[in-house]
Amino acid sequence: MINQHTQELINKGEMLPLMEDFYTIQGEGFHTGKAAYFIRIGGCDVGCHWCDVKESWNAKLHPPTKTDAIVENAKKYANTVVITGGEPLMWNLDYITNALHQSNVKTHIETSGAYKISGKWNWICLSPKKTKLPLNDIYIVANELKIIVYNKNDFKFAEEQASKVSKNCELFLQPEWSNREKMTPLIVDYVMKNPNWKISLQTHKYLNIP
Ligand SMILES: C[S@@+](CC[C@H](N)C(=O)[O-])C[C@H]1O[C@@H](n2cnc3c(N)ncnc32)[C@H](O)[C@@H]1O
Ligand SMILES: Nc1nc2[nH]cc(C(=O)O)c2c(=O)[nH]1
Ligand code: SF4
Ligand SMILES: [Mg+2]
Repeated sequence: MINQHTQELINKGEMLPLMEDFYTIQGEGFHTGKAAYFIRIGGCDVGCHWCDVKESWNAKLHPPTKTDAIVENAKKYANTVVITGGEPLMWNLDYITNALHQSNVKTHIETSGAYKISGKWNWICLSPKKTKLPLNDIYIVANELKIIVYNKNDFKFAEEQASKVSKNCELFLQPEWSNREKMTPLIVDYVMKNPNWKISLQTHKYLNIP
């Protein structure tokens, strides 16, 4: 059980349930290929059956960690941090993004958008899920829309979601990893017919890096 003091620090974002943090290369989407420090915060109830980090879902398994300590460590490695999860917007991210900006570190987020937005972001990657749709406010501020394509119905979902984002938002279709052999050729074909979309591959998995 978390005591009341710890709970208050979590509410203010001064502690976060850290699952893991690591220096790697952004494998997906617009910033693919860029070195970045990843901070993975535990907790998610969106329930994607193909989620590649199901170990993140139960926040109780991930110890509340002082945000200052996470930031002190991150800034040794990179000028860009990617905050992911789990679903990072389940937590108050104002404190961590302020602290990162004070150290001149750029803040990127990977989110389903299913929770209220907090934090100040240099880049927002929105990856909507049918099981728990994004809240309205995030569509207009998303820099990148990344739809995971598990089956053919996901192309229709992608167009519905694209109709909600700003006209400057970058549009990506990413094959669901376990179904990539089937869906990648369909995405290739779709992008050639609809060049407002680009393909995103999980390049870190091909490179065997985190
Ligand atoms: C693990 S999620 C964490 C952040 C947030 N919960 C979200 O879904 O955006 C990070 C990214 O991986 C994508 N992803 C998760 N499982 C995947 C899979 N099996 N194949 C392809 N992409 C996947 C998500 O859609 C998201 O863009
Ligand atoms: N290299 C690498 N790039 C990523 N881009 C988004 C990731 C995520 O899990 O949020 C991820 C990840 O887990 N590893
Ligand atoms: S929203 Fe993200 S972390 Fe949550 S289940 Fe879906 S892919 Fe996994
Ligand atoms: Mg990942």
